[in-house]
Amino acid sequence: MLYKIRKMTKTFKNRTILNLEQLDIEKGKIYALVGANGAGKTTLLNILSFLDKPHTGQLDFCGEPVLYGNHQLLKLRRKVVLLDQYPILFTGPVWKNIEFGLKVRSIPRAQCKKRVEEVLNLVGMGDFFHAEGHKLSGGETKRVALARALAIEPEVLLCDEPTANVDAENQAIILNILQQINSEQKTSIIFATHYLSQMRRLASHTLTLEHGHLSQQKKENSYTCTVITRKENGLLCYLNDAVSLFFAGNSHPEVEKGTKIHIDPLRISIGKSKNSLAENTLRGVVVKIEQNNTLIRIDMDCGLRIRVVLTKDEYRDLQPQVGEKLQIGIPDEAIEFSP
Ligand SMILES: Nc1ncnc2c1ncn2[C@@H]1O[C@H](COP(=O)(O)OP(=O)(O)OP(=O)(O)O)[C@@H](O)[C@H]1O
Repeated sequence: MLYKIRKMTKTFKNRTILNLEQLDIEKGKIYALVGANGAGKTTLLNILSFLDKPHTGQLDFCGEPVLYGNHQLLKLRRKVVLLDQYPILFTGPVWKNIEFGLKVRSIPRAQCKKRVEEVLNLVGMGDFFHAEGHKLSGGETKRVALARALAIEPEVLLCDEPTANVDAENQAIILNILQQINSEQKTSIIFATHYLSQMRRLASHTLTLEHGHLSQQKKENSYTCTVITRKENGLLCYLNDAVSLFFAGNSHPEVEKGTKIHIDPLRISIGKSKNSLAENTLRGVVVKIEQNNTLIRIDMDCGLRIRVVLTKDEYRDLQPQVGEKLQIGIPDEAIEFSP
């Protein structure tokens, strides 16, 4: 396990900002951290990057308790890098900004130069080697800051809204890089975002914070597999004797009658017509719409009550009405089984 958190709180001026009962974060995965403004995302990232410490509770990193002594913190901070929401580059050329972290790690000069070139090329900023760091645009600054973070080859990359203040083209570049370093270098990534589309595209796991608490969103759609039919090309599961979902392939040998199935409401797509990309689609009627902070919860009756969560923008585009018939799409990534 990469991080293990138990009964952790963080308080500012008697106000509890974070209150996490239990959280386990696995190595080598991409986690999205979502939640409204002020939910505690940055506070949690600061704790995970060892730049801040919790007031109570336990944090383990790679199986060892974090003790918050200076010597231990220095060692941990070499493995974990936080890319700030609004990174600052210091005065001087781009290459010096990136070289800094390598120099403090006593990497030989020639190796430093090679590494700076490599990471600048990786983020598509190879031509900016000699450019003045503090004169770059917002999107360029973010990419150079990402290069600076990657130069030291961290085990964990934490990103606070990696695409804030960045145009669409640069957003796509940054998201591609995150995906690439996770799949090629197995870097664990946790990124805070306000975009569910980014979460759906990049992350295999989602952590939702509401007023400093982890929301059990997945548990809002929990069902029991009542009938399982194994077919040559996959598995057909009936949920609560009401609707069936099909899982292609034979990757779910553990699933049997009585297994619980959770469907992440943040990953379900909803629309007027069928989503041809989702593995399973169901037709249903909107029975309830509820707003909670920046997220909108829509309860659908598809023969089974299924909750879908949308952002305000997605809600505005769709304008669903109670009583309206809509299609929902359930991708495989939205599904989790538990005994
Ligand atoms: N140093 C501090 N002193 C006092 N309050 C703080 C401090 N840092 C954060 N807070 C408060 O803690 C709460 C959580 O802040 P945090 O920045 O973690 O939220 P967030 O989820 O990252 O928000 P956003 O999406 O707006 O970036 C906010 O109410 C904020 O005002």
